[in-house]
Formats: sequence, C-alpha cells, structure tokens
Amino acid sequence: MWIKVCGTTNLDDAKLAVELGANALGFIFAPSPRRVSPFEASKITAQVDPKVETIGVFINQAPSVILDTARRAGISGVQLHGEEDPGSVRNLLALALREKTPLKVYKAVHMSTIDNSFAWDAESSKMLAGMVLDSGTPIQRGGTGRTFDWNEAAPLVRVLSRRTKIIIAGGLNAQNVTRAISLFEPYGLDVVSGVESEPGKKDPAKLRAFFEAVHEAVQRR
Ligand SMILES: O=C(O)c1ccccc1NCC(=O)[C@H](O)[C@H](O)COP(=O)(O)O
Repeated sequence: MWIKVCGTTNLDDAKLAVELGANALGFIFAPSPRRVSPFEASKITAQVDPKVETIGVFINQAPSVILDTARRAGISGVQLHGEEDPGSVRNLLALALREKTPLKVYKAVHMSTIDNSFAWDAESSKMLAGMVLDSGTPIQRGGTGRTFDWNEAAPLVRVLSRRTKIIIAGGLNAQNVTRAISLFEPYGLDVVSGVESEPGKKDPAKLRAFFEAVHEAVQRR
C-alpha cells in the first residue's frame, strides 16, 4: 500500500514518516496553515531518500509557476487540488517535457461538493500518476480532517479505479483506515489531520498507530 503523509513542514516529521514507511511526503504550496515556501521545502527534500516521492500541493496555479516552484523545492511530483482539467495537466506535462523536468502529476478530486471526476475519462486519466479522492470544499480544499460519504462514493470509486491509481484521502486516521482499505481496495492512502497534534506538526503516536493499522489491514487481506 502506497502511503503519502502530507503537510510536511519540518525535517523531524519527514524523517519519522519515512522511517515508518511513507512512500511519499506532501508539501503544501497553497493557502493552508501547513503552507511552506519552496526554500523551506528544499531544505527537507534535499535530505530525503530519492526513492521517497516528494509531492507539492497546488491549487489552480499556472504551469510555469508550478514548474518553477517544483524546481526550487526539489520535489518529484505535484498534486493539483483545485479545478484543474485535463487540458491544464496536458499543458503542465508538455512544459515539464520541454524544460526537461520530469514530474509526476496527481489530480485531487473533491468527492463532496465540487466533484470534477467526470472530466477525467479513461483517456485523460492516463496522464495521471494517480487520482486523490478527497473531501475538500471550495472554502477548505484539503486537510479538512473529514471523510466523504464512503458508501455513496463506493460505486464511483470502482469506476475510477479502472482508469488510474486511486488514493483515498480525507479524514483518515488509525481508527477508520482499516474500513477504507477494505471498502475501496485503493492503490494508496493520503493523510494529514489524523496524524497531527496541531496543523503542521505531526503527532508521533498517531503517525505510528496509523502505519500499524495500515500494515495490519494489508496483511489481513
Ligand atoms: O492539508 C492542507 O492544509 C491542504 C490545504 C489545501 C489543499 C490541500 C491540502 N492538503 C492536501 C492533502 O493531500 C491532504 O493530505 C488531504 O487533503 C487529506 O487531508 P486530511 O483530511 O486532513 O487527512
């Protein structure tokens, strides 16, 4: 199971997440109490094993801004958390190719109020490294600490799973992650609020409990 721990703001939290088995660390470059500058992120990414993905979170930014931030922060991928459509991802990937900056692109889709998953048909989903299904709203795009309606979403998630790698996000924690894994059988998981003591600071006990719960659930499958 691929696990992304998001909202990284300091090296200690990054090191612990990686030690526990995180496959990816998220850095927020959008309005958020967890926001970091490209320079702050670069000081952390420089010390992370290159096998661990480092993913910048953006909301409705121009491709040139995303690419410039990615380079300065030293990240390996981006997660687009606004209303970016297949056209904007195509432009971003074309620019990245022209400028010889390899970049994985993950698209976040908000399952509650601004569901734009239908823009992502089988063909356009091929551009994505994966799709993050989250519970944001137009006011708070991510990091809400709330789950979306899992039962209602399950049929749509099955359809989307045939198109790209599905990553479940939104209100995950050590208590509910087992159910998310058995219900959605996702490729990956993405968490922030459920493993923090306060926004931007990880709680080591919660982080450990989260990874233990995931590993137990995966072994039972
Ligand atoms: O985490 C934020 O503060 C945030 C703000 C704006 C856009 C995206 C944001 N987070 C992106 C993530 O990938 C989070 O891990 C995801 O939304 C899940 O968050 P949570 O429900 O708190 O686990």
